[in-house]
Amino acid sequence: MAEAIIGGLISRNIVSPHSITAANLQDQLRLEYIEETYKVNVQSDRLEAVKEADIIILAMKPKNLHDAIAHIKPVLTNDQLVVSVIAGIPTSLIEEELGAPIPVIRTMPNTSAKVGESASAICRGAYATDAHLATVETLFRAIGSVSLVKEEQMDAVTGVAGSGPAYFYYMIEAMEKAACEAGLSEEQAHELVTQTVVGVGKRLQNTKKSPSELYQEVMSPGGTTEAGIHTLRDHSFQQTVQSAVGKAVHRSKELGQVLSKN
Ligand SMILES: NC(=O)C1=CN([C@@H]2O[C@H](COP(=O)(O)OP(=O)(O)OC[C@H]3O[C@@H](n4cnc5c(N)ncnc54)[C@H](OP(=O)(O)O)[C@@H]3O)[C@@H](O)[C@H]2O)C=CC1
Ligand SMILES: O=C(O)[C@@H]1CCC=N1
Repeated sequence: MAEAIIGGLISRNIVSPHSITAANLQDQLRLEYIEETYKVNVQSDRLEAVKEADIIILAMKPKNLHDAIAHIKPVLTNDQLVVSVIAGIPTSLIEEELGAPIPVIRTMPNTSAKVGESASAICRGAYATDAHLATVETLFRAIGSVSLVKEEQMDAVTGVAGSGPAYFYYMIEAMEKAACEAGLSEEQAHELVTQTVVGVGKRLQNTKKSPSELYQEVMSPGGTTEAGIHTLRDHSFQQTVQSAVGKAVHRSKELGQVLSKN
């Protein structure tokens, strides 16, 4: 996710590569790849990276948060801003781990950040001001859209938009497989399915019609789409999708609860 943010920020020329420093836990090869690909600074000493920074973006897995904060805490000051992209983790928990009134902004971007098309949401913790929120909004606008939400809405955002790209890629994989089974080459399948998805996204952004109106527009009575949609309906496709999103939202809540208890 951090790579997607770096890629998005740089491709939009919002932040110069020289003002970004990437650090990780131990994967030196990965740091070298990031340095070479994005021409950003890399730092294998996390403390050095954090000391120099105005904004620290935490992009480790939830299970690594405790150790990550414990390590950098000694060099953090209240003048810095901590931004989290970590799923499920409330700002209150991060503030507690920090043990000081350091401003925290919680965000939930998605991997479409890499092409400047993330659907991100942000909210602020107890010590963050509107100015901090505005700073992060500006940064995240460089990687797509930004919704200001209440913190209690963040788990919903995570299940829908954070995880969202994966649901579509999963479906796209199935459509491409079906296309090949029906006689298209892998290349043809990929090109046709990709453009179909791009078209759907653009259409959604440019119409007031509901999704229901839009799929009905494609369906001719007794035609091909009806045959396909009826099969999806017979296999409870929409209930399955609703249940998948519901599970992801639940998992986001769970991630926060599990860490809060430890
Ligand atoms: N993937 C996605 O689509 C999205 C992910 N997120 C959130 O982003 C976070 C990262 O996910 P993702 O990018 O998929 O995971 P990755 O495993 O790809 O990246 C995690 C990174 O964290 C680094 N790391 C681990 N421990 C520490 C530490 N103590 N200090 C500094 N860096 C550390 C790892 O370094 P090393 O490799 O050296 O161990 C690695 O670079 C998660 O919290 C996730 O919830 C949010 C939105 C979308
Ligand atoms: O799967 C995850 O936990 C992360 C959060 C949102 C997308 N990926």
